Amino acid sequence: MSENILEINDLKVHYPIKGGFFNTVKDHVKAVDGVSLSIPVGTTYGLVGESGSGKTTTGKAVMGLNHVTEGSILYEGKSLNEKDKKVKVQKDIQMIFQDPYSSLNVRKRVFDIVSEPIRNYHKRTKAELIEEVLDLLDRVGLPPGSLYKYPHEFSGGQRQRIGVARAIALNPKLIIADEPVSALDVSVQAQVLNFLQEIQQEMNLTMMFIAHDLGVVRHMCQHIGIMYHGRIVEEGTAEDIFRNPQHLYTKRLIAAIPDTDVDKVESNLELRRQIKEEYDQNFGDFLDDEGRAFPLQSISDTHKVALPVKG
Ligand SMILES: Nc1ncnc2c1ncn2[C@@H]1O[C@H](COP(=O)(O)OP(=O)(O)OP(=O)(O)O)[C@@H](O)[C@H]1O
Repeated sequence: MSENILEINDLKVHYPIKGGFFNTVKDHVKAVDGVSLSIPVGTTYGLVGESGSGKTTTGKAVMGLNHVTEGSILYEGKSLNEKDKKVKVQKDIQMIFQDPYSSLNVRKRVFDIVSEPIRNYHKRTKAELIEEVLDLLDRVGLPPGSLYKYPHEFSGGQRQRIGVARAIALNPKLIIADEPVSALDVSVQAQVLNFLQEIQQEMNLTMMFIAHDLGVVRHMCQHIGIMYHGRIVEEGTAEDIFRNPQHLYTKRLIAAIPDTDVDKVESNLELRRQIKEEYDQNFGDFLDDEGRAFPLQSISDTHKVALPVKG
């Protein structure tokens, strides 16, 4: 069995809500409220759920970009919690952002954007930097002529490639890809997904792939965690999730994947209608008094589900 590069144990990230004359903390948004997951080296873990379920907050916690309220994050067995910041792993973990239109600095040329992380960590001559950036552009399928262009001179898919070139510039081991294709046209999405998979295999990267659409992660991920309202409601291999979904929310997400097989559209319509009805009528039983998922229970070695507590 391969070892885990990342282990998250009972992670809680609660954002304070401040208000009043003295701007005191009035309440908290429990964005992530008890998430545990682990990712074996060289695999892709899909974290899927609707908007606001806490996916980005989980990814940012791994990047050290927000305050961890409780729980632990272990990278190669070493704690990433703020108080243990002495562990310098920033180079090893990089993020690809959702929106290639806003995540790149529009006033900088590709050379400056892609070489920035290298300049932050290494001493290089200009000539060495140019050579490194040209090599990175080649790896992400962009022509050498891109070097001195600005982001607005590229299409959405190409901009995402610039973002990837920057993310892999320091030879990271773990990539957090936060909805890397949701801002792109459907026609370019598959291209960028294939390309990400190629890069991942070529560099033996481990990836946390954040998405709101289960269809997108289906062929990308070995493991999938379904997130709802700050907690994971079902987790397993991609096969467990698609062949044997147990949680009503997972069933609903699967039913929402558009059919590509025209012959099946008609028969699936009825199935979808049934799942929606079951979801609308019974989903409340799958949540506790706070509207959150119950604790996960193992139903096989590779499959965990937050089923309602009976009695
Ligand atoms: N800095 C913040 N301060 C306060 N609340 C926040 C902050 N960032 C996120 N939230 C809240 O935390 C919850 C989870 O947000 P998060 O962005 O992690 O969800 P998400 O699943 O990634 O959604 P999306 O797909 O829309 O990005 C939401 O209710 C959001 O409004």
